[in-house]
Amino acid sequence: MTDKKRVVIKVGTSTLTYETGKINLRRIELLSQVISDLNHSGCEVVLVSSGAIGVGVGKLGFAKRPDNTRGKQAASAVGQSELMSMYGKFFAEYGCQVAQILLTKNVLEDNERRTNAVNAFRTLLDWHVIPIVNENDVISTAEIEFGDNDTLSAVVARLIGADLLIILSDIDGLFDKDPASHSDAKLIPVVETVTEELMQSAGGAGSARGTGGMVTKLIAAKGAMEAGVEMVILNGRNPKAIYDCLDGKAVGTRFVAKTAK
Ligand SMILES: Nc1ncnc2c1ncn2[C@@H]1O[C@H](COP(=O)(O)OP(=O)(O)O)[C@@H](O)[C@H]1O
Ligand SMILES: N[C@@H](CCC(=O)OP(=O)(O)O)C(=O)O
Repeated sequence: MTDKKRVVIKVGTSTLTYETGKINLRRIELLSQVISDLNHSGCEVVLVSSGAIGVGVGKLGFAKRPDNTRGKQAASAVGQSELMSMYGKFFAEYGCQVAQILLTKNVLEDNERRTNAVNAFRTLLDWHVIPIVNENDVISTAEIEFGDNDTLSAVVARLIGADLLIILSDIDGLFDKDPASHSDAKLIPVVETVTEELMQSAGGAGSARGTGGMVTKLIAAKGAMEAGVEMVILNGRNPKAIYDCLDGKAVGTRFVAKTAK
């Protein structure tokens, strides 16, 4: 089906949840189905999934995210287990097993911990298990946090030597200006270099459930491209677009890798 053997797929909170804060079951099921199908075809997929805080907030019945760090950390602890239980259920329906990997930045900066993480990823992939990664929000503080899973997904892509990083967003791709405030914004299909001008055109999150917006996606793109990993931003509304992307069709925004891996 594809020459992309190892793929990292990142999905954001706004794709996984409704505005009510509850899990979008149809999305999560479709996403699980597509990833399981890729797994069956021999493709190695790592899923980087946000949503722990958002799902926790929904489960606790809060009207909005807590403002303080400890509240977000506690909400994440509630939501992460709920999220994994949903993934476990849906992936099992399609014959796949999942594993939870929670990372912090300092794990990757320490050689021994980094090697342990790489070994765990490799072993899980050899066993055809789908690793599902999130930041370990409960122990993440200002010094050790990634803060956003866009950056984390690019780090994971480099760590496991991925061929492709797909970021599923609540929008079709990168536009020449923020479509939330410019009705004439146009989709940019291919990016060869993340220029300063592009960075300036990128705005923040588009909803109360998203963090980072396009800024963190462009930072992720830079890291991926420099490491020889192609990156594509796709709309997560339709997880089946992942097939088109892997078939080489022009969907979303493609960031061309600078060097061979
Ligand atoms: N130049 C841009 N092109 C596309 N989207 C942009 C741009 N600048 C800001 N955005 C905003 O980024 C949002 C996507 O990021 P985010 O809110 O973090 O959600 P997600 O985690 O689902 O990707 C879009 O909904 C959009 O409003
Ligand atoms: N670790 C946090 C995710 C932070 C994050 O990057 O969120 P998002 O912008 O939805 O990808 C969580 O699981 O809620």
